[in-house]
Amino acid sequence: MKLDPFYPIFDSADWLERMLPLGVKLVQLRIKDKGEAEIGREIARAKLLCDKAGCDLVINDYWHLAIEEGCDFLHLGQEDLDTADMAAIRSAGLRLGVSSHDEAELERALALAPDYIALGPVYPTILKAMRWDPQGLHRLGEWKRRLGDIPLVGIGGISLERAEGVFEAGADIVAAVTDITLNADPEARLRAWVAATRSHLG
Ligand SMILES: Cc1ncc(COP(=O)(O)OP(=O)(O)O)c(N)n1
Ligand SMILES: Cc1nc(C(=O)O)sc1CCOP(=O)(O)O
Ligand SMILES: [Mg+2]
Repeated sequence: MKLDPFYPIFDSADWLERMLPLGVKLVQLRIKDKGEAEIGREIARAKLLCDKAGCDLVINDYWHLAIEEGCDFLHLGQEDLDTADMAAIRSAGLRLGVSSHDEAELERALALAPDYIALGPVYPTILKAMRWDPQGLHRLGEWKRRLGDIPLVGIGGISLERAEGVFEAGADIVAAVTDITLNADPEARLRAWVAATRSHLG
């Protein structure tokens, strides 16, 4: 089924509880600073919330917990791929999104025939230190030509004001973190994102 064009990323089930009622239909749970037992509980709660809201939930990094909790969508970066058990992931029926930042990573992602491929950072990001310079909008066009029917996710430094340009450059889906979570009024910002991205539902 077609993925929603707006893809916010949050680091707790509490954020999902606040944001899902506002119209989020695709969301990633990306937790970096907790132990596995706690992350398992967060995933279980996020799954309940997403099932209730009819929202696709993507679990970042923790493929074994995603399998244990009966989730159906996973995001893996290139380093995650080094240690992930792809056979277990496939046999659990998990859908897969993969990060890419350069040509070699794109080739590796394409070989997995994933459900989307992300390109980043499109713009400078303050969320985490990255060893890649910003890709720029032109790179999204290159990637889209290479991906064909595989949805392309743009990520990194994308604000609401930049989102339309990211779609125009070739992204099918736009991901955002700090533009929402660091906004003085995250609910209002998220509502504005939902409204602004409806025209890309397709
Ligand atoms: C949609 C999306 N794109 C890229 C990433 C980054 O994944 P990764 O490179 O594994 O880095 P971490 O997010 O794990 O720090 C993502 N999470 N989501
Ligand atoms: C988690 C992540 N991955 C990226 C990549 O390029 O792979 S950029 C990024 C951070 C996205 O956060 P923000 O929208 O606040 O810039
Ligand atoms: Mg990762």
